[in-house]
Amino acid sequence: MSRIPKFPSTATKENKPTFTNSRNITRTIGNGLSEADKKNLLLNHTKPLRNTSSTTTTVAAPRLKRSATAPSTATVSNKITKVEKKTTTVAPRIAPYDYKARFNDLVEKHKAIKSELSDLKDKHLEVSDEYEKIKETVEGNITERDMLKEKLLNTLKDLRLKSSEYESLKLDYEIQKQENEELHNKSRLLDDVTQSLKLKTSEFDKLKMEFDDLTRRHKSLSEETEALRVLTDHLKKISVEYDKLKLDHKEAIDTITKNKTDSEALQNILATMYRDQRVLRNTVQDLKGNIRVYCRVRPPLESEASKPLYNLNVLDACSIEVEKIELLNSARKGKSQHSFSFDGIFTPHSSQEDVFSEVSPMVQSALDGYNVCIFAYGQTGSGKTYTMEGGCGVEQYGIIPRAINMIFTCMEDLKRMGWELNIKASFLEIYNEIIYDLLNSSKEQESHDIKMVNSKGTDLYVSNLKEEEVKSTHDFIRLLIFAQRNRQTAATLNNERSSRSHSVAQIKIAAINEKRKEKFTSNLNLVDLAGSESGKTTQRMDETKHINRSLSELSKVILSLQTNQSHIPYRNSKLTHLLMPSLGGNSKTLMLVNINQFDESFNETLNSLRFATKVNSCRTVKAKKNITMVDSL
Ligand SMILES: Nc1ncnc2c1ncn2[C@@H]1O[C@H](COP(=O)(O)OP(=O)(O)OP(=O)(O)O)[C@@H](O)[C@H]1O
Repeated sequence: MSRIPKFPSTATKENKPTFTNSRNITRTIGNGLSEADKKNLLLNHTKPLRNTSSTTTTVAAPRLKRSATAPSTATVSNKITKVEKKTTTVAPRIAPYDYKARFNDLVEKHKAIKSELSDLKDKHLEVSDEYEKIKETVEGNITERDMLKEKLLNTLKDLRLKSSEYESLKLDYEIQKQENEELHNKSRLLDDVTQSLKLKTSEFDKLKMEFDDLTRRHKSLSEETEALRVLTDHLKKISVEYDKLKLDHKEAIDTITKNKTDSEALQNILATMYRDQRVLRNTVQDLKGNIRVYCRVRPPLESEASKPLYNLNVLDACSIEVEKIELLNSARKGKSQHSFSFDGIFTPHSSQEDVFSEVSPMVQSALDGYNVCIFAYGQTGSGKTYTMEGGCGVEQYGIIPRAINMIFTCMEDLKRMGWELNIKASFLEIYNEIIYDLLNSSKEQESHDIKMVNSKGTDLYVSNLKEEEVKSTHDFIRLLIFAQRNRQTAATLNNERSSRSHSVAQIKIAAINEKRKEKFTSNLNLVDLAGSESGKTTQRMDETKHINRSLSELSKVILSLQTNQSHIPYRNSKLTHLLMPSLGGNSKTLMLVNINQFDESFNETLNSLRFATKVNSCRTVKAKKNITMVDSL
């Protein structure tokens, strides 16, 4: 658009270049010059030649000037200039009278002008084309301008509309802004109010809590006041009673002081009496003998009712007579009659309690500080385990559970006299001269050796043997059951092992009396010996050898003690070695020989009774108790 020459919008036909005129001029020249031109020509040609050129230049000049106004016609103007230059060529001077020359000159000029005209025509055509193009462009521009104008008008209209809308919106905005500010102010005010309300609420809550607390306290205070009032009334009554009691108390204190003195005196008497009683008990024991033997005859069981029995006569409390009539066809035909005397006889009707009433002084001796050994001897099935351990139920309890029960019962009396007792228990089994710990249930048993506690050799212990402290009879029974189970398990693994092993329950008593500065330790060994009968099979031969050896060593030890030998062969068997402290001088021994009344067992019964008689004839030296005076406990 910018390259299109600008014409004033008000351009009219008059303002356009008058090219039509030039066409006319050409035509005129072709036909001959117009009158005016002719005149001019004549005038010019009659004038000196110097002016001619200037005249022609003057004629062309206004046309060129006009065309110069349109930059798009620059080429045209250049061409015109060339023509002009041609026309301005200096012609040879022609004499005024030479008309012919002049005419020729004029013809020449005419020709030149004609060619110039033809050039101009071409130019005119070119310019016309360009004009047409420009015109089209201008018209297009005008249309565009009009469209733009219309658009502008529309835009202006829109703008006006928008402006009015804007104005109304601006107004609305202002109103909104004002309202907003008002609302903002109100909101701020509301925030302040809310804040203060919150403060008030929290203060209210606090006050309410305080009020509730105060109410509660008030209520509890009221209750306390009421209780205090009741208490005061009660206290008043108590005060009266207290005064009365105070008097009684004073009297009681006097009485207690008197009683305390009496009690101390009585306690001293009691201690002296206890000591005397102990001495007396021991004297009786000594008189009875430190090795005492009892015989117990077990009754046949229901299942054994059909078994033939030999004759057994209880001659008196201490003697029995066994009698067997041998069949006439037997090798030893005739009557076999034997009488035996012991410290006591328990018939098939004697209860466990009857047995224990005779055994209890031995347990008492252990509580008095003596080493005691109670063992049951006899053939298999003669009632040794029943006598020592017993059956089910308290009634059936044997010597071992009754002994521990007695220890714990006496412990209470001893405590009252200032004695503190510590009881420990261990359970072992000697099978084929090997010691087994019955409180150790693991299959892998450690080796157990009998060792001396001190160089004097008065006390012994078994290495790696579990020793459990017992605080009650119940504790002990639990351990006893555990040991029984262990023995039974071993018996299952090794057929009839329980009958072929010695079972020992050891109870160690450690007593201390801080008041009297006295202490003692004693051992109570409760032994269930292996069945004394000889083995009937080769399989049992090894066991029998060991049993017989240990039982014979036991009788040897007893005999050596009886005859006051300087050397007592305790160490020849595990059993005698273990029982050494309970068999020697500082000990009391009680043997229960168990027999049954079956005809088939007559010979074994005789053996047992003979062995027991041998033991019974043994009287050890007077037993010494282990009690010692201690300087500092
Ligand atoms: N005085 C008794 N009154 C009632 N039953 C008894 C008596 N003595 C033993 N018995 C019963 O006789 C059976 C054999 O007794 P026990 O097992 O005590 O004999 P044992 O000599 O220990 O035998 P083993 O050497 O095989 O251990 C048991 O059933 C036991 O309950």
